[in-house]
Amino acid sequence: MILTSGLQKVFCAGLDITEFYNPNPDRLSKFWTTLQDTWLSLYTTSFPTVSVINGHSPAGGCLFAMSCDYRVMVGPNYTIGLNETKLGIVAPKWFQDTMVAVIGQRKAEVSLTTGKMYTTDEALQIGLIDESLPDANSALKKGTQFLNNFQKISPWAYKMTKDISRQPTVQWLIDNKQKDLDFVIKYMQSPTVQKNLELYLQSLKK
Ligand SMILES: CCCC/C=C/CC(=O)SCCNC(=O)CCNC(=O)[C@H](O)C(C)(C)COP(=O)(O)OP(=O)(O)OC[C@H]1O[C@@H](n2cnc3c(N)ncnc32)[C@H](O)[C@@H]1OP(=O)(O)O
Repeated sequence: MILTSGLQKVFCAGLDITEFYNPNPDRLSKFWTTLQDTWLSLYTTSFPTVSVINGHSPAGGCLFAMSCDYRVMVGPNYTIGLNETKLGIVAPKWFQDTMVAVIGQRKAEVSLTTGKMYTTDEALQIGLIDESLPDANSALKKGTQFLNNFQKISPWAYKMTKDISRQPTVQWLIDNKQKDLDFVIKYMQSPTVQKNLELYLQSLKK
């Protein structure tokens, strides 16, 4: 499966920030549970996945890209990263662990604490993406080539290997779904967090 965008310059703008601003707890609860379940499904697919990142990919967009097996990004003008601290919010543990699995503990910690958005070249250098291509068509071709490798791999061997590799992060979320949700609901009711989100939303308006 290839995950890509039909938009001109945005792969995925991340989660809808307006869902976190002055949230209704019931609605936020459904929103977050849906996100948890969607991520669990994507991170544990029984088939190979590639993200063809053909535009900017902040926060939740970066999470979805990192959850695929392989990342091909169109360069040089787009950016990718977990920028939550720039919004004055915290990337939950499973977002952070997904990044650690891709680029390692040290680089992930620097990336997460600074909320850095990496250019395609920078992302390639730290291993956040696997390949950089100059245009969307060649990126799609590369992504398809990666998937073709699996014609010669046993689906069972593929799935078992991926499960072993991803199990700690997956199991943590399965075991802590409610705790993770409670944290988000409580955290989003903090006046400081709400002020930060208000300022960030204002900064996005043109
Ligand atoms: C413990 C809790 C953890 C919660 C975790 C959250 C993870 C997240 O995913 S938070 C979301 C982080 N996303 C961002 O920071 C992206 C912000 N957006 C941008 O940087 C840019 O919009 C863009 C680079 C993606 C695209 O730039 P472009 O110039 O094409 O688009 P704009 O004209 O700036 O945006 C159009 C329009 O959309 C609004 N908007 C953009 N992104 C979001 C978003 N993620 N949520 C809600 N609204 C968004 C933006 O304000 C504009 O609105 P108006 O048309 O009303 O001006």
